[in-house]
Amino acid sequence: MQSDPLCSDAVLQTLHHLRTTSPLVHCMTNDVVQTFTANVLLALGASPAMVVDEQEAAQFSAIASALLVNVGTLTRERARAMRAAIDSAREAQRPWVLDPVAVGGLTLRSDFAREVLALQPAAIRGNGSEILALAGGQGGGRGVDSTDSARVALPAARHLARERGAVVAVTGEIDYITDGERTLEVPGGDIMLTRVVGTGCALSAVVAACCALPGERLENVAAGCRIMARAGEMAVTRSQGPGSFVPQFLDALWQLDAEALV
Ligand SMILES: Nc1ncnc2c1ncn2[C@@H]1O[C@H](COP(=O)(O)OP(=O)(O)O)[C@@H](O)[C@H]1O
Ligand SMILES: Cc1ncsc1CCOP(=O)(O)O
Ligand SMILES: [Mg+2]
Repeated sequence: MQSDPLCSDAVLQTLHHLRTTSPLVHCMTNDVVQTFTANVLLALGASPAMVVDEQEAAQFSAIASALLVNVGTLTRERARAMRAAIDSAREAQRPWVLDPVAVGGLTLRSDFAREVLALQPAAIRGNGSEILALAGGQGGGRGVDSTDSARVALPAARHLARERGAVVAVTGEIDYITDGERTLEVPGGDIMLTRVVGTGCALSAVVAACCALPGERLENVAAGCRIMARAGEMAVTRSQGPGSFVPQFLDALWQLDAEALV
């Protein structure tokens, strides 16, 4: 299956747009990754806001630049608030992004994620097992972690993208970003990105920010993936393990420039 490399000019342009337009990202995300997600967005120049009450979420998603819906610690009450936020974002023509954390075996989140798929997400970002399961296939997964490579899940990602009119980013050792017709390939990153919690969730928030930027959505989302991967590569050379990786990762996002990205 044909996939193309992403050009570094596109990455630099996306980074520039993140820093200059500072998209306001309404994050409805899980309990584990709230602060890390906010800090990743801030380090890239975007503005996070976590608004969770049903009524407030509907108000806020209409004025935010983009909405993130992450089902990592879904409850019935949160599902109601997320539905209200999605409806309101769509009415206001704001893009929204789905992160189907651990979709597959667990009923509430799997049913919810499949239900909201009908509500035209601008993008979906998940690991291989999550994308396979969301597309109706045999995504095993081990809790929030993938047991399937992104490459194996690429046909499912392309199917999902075509069926839903969304950009789908399936991540892993190599990230693949597809609109169902074209697929961009983002190699790099580091295994350490999987040894601290929340890098996938934070990437989904970055994808939401990228969906609010001018330019092509496919390139913008792929650039968001490359930005995270490159920061991971930089951070691992400056750290001794997971504990020191996290602050180095945030610093690397902040410091990314043309020299680091070309
Ligand atoms: N084996 C790997 N080597 C390098 N980077 C990886 C690897 N696995 C995941 N990543 C990176 O880690 C980040 C989180 O992706 P992933 O682990 O797929 O999501 P999740 O945390 O939702 O399971 C992405 O930037 C991805 O490119
Ligand atoms: C550990 C955990 N449990 C529920 S959500 C969550 C965070 C998952 O983060 P990520 O998908 O970025 O690895
Ligand atoms: Mg995840």
